[in-house]
Amino acid sequence: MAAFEKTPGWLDWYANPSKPRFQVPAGAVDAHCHVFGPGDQFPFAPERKYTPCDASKDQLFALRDHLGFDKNVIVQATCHGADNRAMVDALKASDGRARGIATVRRSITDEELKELHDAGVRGVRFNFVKRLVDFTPKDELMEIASRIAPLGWHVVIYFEAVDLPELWDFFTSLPTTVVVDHMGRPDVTQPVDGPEFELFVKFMRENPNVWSKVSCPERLSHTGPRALGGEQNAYRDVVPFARRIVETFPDRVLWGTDWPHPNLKDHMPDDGLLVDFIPHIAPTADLQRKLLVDNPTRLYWGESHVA
Ligand SMILES: O=C(O)c1cc(C(=O)O)oc(=O)c1
Repeated sequence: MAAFEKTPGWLDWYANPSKPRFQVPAGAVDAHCHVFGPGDQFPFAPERKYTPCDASKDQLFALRDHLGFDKNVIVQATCHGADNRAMVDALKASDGRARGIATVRRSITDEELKELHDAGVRGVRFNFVKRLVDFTPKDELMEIASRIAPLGWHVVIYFEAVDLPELWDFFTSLPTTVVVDHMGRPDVTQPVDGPEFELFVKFMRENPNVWSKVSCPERLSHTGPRALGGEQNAYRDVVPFARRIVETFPDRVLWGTDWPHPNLKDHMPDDGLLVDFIPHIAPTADLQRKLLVDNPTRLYWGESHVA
């Protein structure tokens, strides 16, 4: 029996995904994915806002191999709070083929930061999505950012598009590379050249230290179609948004599956078909290589800044 009871209505990750038709280039990195537990080994955090199914490191690595990826960037999921043990355990088991993004509090010691670095952590995540986390004061976040900057780490930010104006000054004062999760969650029912998405493009244009993950079409899509049943043109309504970011900032984009897809309410995508979404947003071999290989390798497997 599982150690935890899942949130009612929880959708488990898709078993037996199809083999992608799109063959990712050699050395490709799935730059946004998570591990959940297993809960009996790595308990979920008391402050969590959801209780997921288990999604272990072995299952993640099996998916990596099945989809044709070489490496992973494992992002600390909010259901584990600031207890990074499940993520770190996965990094240590990866033979150097996974890097991590941690969640830390200001109480973390320099020694603990060094241990995370040695395990393969290269950044921290600041989450502003209210349904996922309780509020952390900005002065605490800024203190954390200034402590991780000398390690050569970066800050991953997750927020909703409507909150960008209010968070702009904080984001632009961060002293590190800043990576935005899921394109800042645009409302794709609005025009791709409308004011909301223009603000996001301006954010990237004016701040050369800002990168974006062009991930999660399955979360952002309103009209689909879904990545199920062999669909080769999934989430068409998201394509213009992601493609605009890939073509405008080809050297500052990352892609990830977001496996095991926490909190989806509508459907669980076939991850093989999610990979087939990539050539729609990065239509040339050059863009694909930057998105999947060059950019993540530079950011996560580049020079270490720690002595
Ligand atoms: O939109 C979400 O629900 C979500 C949650 C988490 C997390 O709980 O860490 O991570 C994501 O990338 C997306």
